[in-house]
Amino acid sequence: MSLKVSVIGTGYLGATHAACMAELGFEVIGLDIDQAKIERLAEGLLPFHEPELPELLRKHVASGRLRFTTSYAEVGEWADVHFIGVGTPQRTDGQGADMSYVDAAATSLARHITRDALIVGKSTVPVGTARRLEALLAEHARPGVELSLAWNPEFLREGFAVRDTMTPDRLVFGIGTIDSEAMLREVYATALEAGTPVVVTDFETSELVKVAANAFLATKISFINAFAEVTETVGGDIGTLADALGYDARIGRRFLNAGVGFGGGCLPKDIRALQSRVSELGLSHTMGFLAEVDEINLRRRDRVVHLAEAMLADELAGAKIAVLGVSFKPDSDDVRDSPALDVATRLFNAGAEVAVYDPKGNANAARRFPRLDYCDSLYEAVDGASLVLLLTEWEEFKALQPGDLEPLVRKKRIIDGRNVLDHAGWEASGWSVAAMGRRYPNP
Ligand SMILES: NC(=O)c1ccc[n+]([C@@H]2O[C@H](COP(=O)([O-])OP(=O)(O)OC[C@H]3O[C@@H](n4cnc5c(N)ncnc54)[C@H](O)[C@@H]3O)[C@@H](O)[C@H]2O)c1
Ligand SMILES: O=c1ccn([C@@H]2O[C@H](COP(=O)(O)OP(=O)(O)O[C@H]3O[C@H](CO)[C@@H](O)[C@H](O)[C@H]3O)[C@@H](O)[C@H]2O)c(=O)[nH]1
Repeated sequence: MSLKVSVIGTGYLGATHAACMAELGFEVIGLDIDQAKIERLAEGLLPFHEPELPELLRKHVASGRLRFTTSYAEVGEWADVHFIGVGTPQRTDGQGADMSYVDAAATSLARHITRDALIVGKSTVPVGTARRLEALLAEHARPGVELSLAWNPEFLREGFAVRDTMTPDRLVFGIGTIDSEAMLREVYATALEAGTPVVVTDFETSELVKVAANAFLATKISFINAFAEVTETVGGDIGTLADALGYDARIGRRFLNAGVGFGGGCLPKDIRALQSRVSELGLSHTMGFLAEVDEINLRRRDRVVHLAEAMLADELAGAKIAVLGVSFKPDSDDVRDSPALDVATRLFNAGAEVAVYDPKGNANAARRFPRLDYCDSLYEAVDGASLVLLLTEWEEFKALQPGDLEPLVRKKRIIDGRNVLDHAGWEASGWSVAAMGRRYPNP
């Protein structure tokens, strides 16, 4: 008989995982403490934007294979395997991860599970967490119930979440005191049969793989952005530099796009949590470079603000600035630690009138920062603007031509924060163009 699966936490990770587990043929219950979110999901409605996921959700809610609940008692007596995918955000009082949601989820599961079951951690956690949770589960388990724990970090990217879950680059199984490899292989049989590499290892390695991957990706982005700072002074073309580097197969071209930098609910908080964790372990010297990675990244946002100030000079107060893109990356409505939203709010605080348009991110941004002027279209945002900022590379922005904006803008000035436009072409049309890794003014 097919395994019954529960997924605890139905945010970006958990909702995707639950729908994909249903697509793989399992019966699934998604659980969250957010009643409103669960009500929406139970109607087959996704509370966030993620390509391909609405269709999967609708299909499996309609078939009854995927259900949603807020009741730990319901999943505790029903599922064979419980995935934990709750949030591990940056603590408000420091750099480390807030583990209260993971701890609460594990404790609630242990108290409500009525028969032997496997609990699988998917959240991104500081090394040592799984070992600690094993003890927590044993402490709160019902008498006679054996709970095994495995760690199975998730590597999906927002915008590609379904594809990354259905066909992952690799699977990592961190195995604890009770051997759970066979059950994990059953859960992931489809991917394994398709040849997905699997790394079976201990808890510590599995936890570290995840944060090491994100630290590496963040470092790669800041590496190219550090060179962007150099070309901004000496000249040179940062895109060509990245292309030339990328031809070296040992380096590779991906994650070498200079721009306004990385944001989102993962890379920034994960490099900070890693520094915090190694510091607790007395090893802060090992990850000191990540402080630089973070600083280089944040300086990119300063650069865009300074460019806007330079381009508008004494006109900034009261000038209309159009900000195109507010989500942290295209194909997502996620504005957590979004470089675009950060820049937009800083320019607003400096006295500009900021008009924002994002194909999907406006509502989330408006909840966090309601005072910006959120527009229904790109054309409404740029109408009367003295400066246009392109900060998230949605396809519709990449396709822009100078003639699309010229009838509307007050001044032909643009900052390409993602280096996706043909700068020479825009300049030939009379635009003043600033971009990342490029001297401004361009001699
Ligand atoms: N978003 C991604 O692309 C991604 C990818 C890989 C890993 N991760 C990791 O996955 C974890 C979740 O990230 P996310 O982006 O999905 O976060 P999220 O904030 O979108 O979702 C977390 C969900 O957990 C719920 N929750 C909190 N406490 C709970 C509890 N005690 N019981 C049940 N539900 C509870 C929240 O209500 C929320 O819906 C994090 O550790 C993150 O680092 C995220
Ligand atoms: O060359 C690049 C590539 C990305 N970015 C920015 O980096 C951020 C993160 O992008 P990406 O990694 O694609 O998005 P996430 O959905 O945050 O995914 C990361 O974080 C997830 C959560 O841990 C992991 O599962 C993924 O493997 C990891 O890529 C975004 O702001 C991008 O704009 C750049 O500035 N330059």
